Amino acid sequence: MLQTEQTLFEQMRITELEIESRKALFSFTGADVKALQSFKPIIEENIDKIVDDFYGLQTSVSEIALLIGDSDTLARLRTAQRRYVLDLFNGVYDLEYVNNRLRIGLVHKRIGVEPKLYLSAVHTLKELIYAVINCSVQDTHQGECIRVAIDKLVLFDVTLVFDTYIRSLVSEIENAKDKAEKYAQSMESKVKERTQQLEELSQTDPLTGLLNVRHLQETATRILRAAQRRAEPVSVIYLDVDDFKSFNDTQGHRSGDEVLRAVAKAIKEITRAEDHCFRYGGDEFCIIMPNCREEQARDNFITRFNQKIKLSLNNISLSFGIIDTGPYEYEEANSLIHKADQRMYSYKRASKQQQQTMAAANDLAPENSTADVHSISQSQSVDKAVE
Ligand SMILES: Nc1nc2c(ncn2[C@@H]2O[C@H](COP(=O)(O)OP(=O)(O)OP(=O)(O)O)[C@@H](O)[C@H]2O)c(=O)[nH]1
Repeated sequence: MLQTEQTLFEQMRITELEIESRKALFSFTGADVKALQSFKPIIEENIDKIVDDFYGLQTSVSEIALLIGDSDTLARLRTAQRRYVLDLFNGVYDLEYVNNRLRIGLVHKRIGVEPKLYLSAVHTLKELIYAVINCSVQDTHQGECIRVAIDKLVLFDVTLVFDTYIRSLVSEIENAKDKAEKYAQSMESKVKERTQQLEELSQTDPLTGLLNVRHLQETATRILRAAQRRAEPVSVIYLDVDDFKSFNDTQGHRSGDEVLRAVAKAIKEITRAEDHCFRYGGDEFCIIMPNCREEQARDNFITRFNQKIKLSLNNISLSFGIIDTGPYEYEEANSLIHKADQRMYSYKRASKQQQQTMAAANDLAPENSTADVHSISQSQSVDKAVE
């Protein structure tokens, strides 16, 4: 149940029975009630002086004057204090009386009255009331009875004030604890999110958005182990842009970057979700394809890659090396990648020799020099290279 749906009594679990048991704790009896009631007329006569003297003394303490703050507040306090002093001698100490005392505890906590200031104010008030008793009651026994009764009632009040004061303090601490816990939780999830972002960033090549080489070997090993458990083949494709240095030199580094991005985009578009695509470094790329044979990689990936890349880049060519492993024997990750790289270089060498032969032939027969040495559709040559 919400706190705002409960009365102060309910929150404090104060019942008529509880009030009676508190009175019993201080031996506050019917005789005390009578003694206080008998003194009410004299208190009524002296009430203005008691309140004046009380606030005269209170405002002379700079800490208290600072808390009171302004004349309107002082006027309100004077009215409340007047009512309280009269209540003390009313003879009725019921739920309503208790409720007013409980509220005082809450207000004191809210405005920041420290217990020492509250207790010193109680002491001042008692002294002022004692002074009136001493002046007006000749019978020492009767005077003592009134003083004792006022002592018990004021102590009874103080316990109520302190109960709400402490309760309010505890809920303040719990609130602060809740806030601190929520803050810690939000920080924890922020740190988690940021760590994940950083982890992703540390795995990503900033130019192409592909995975960077840092985790290549670890990923390949993980994929190979999983494949081994399921007895599935794994393929590795190694790609390298041909004569990229001269492309950079003639077209500029920025155009070179565009080429690398276009190659990465084509790779991303045609690979499957389970494939892992890396920029190996410079103009070299590496793709690990779980559950895929060499022929499938060649037929599915290279053909489609060439078609795709042709749409965005028509003046570059790439060399590929493909290799698979499993499902009976498995290469180590390093050796598999190295072999794919070697196949790519073999293909590149063969391709370059072929181009040189064609260029020499063209030199001999210049009228036939229409061959585009940078043509991309070299899947036939790839086949040759990997066989
Ligand atoms: N634009 C651009 N160029 C890069 C980047 N990283 C490396 N390079 C360049 O890529 C070129 C790679 O050249 P090489 O390794 O000599 O290979 P190549 O010119 O492609 O020759 P082959 O591999 O034999 O076909 C070098 O000139 C590097 O400076 C990059 O992020 N952006």
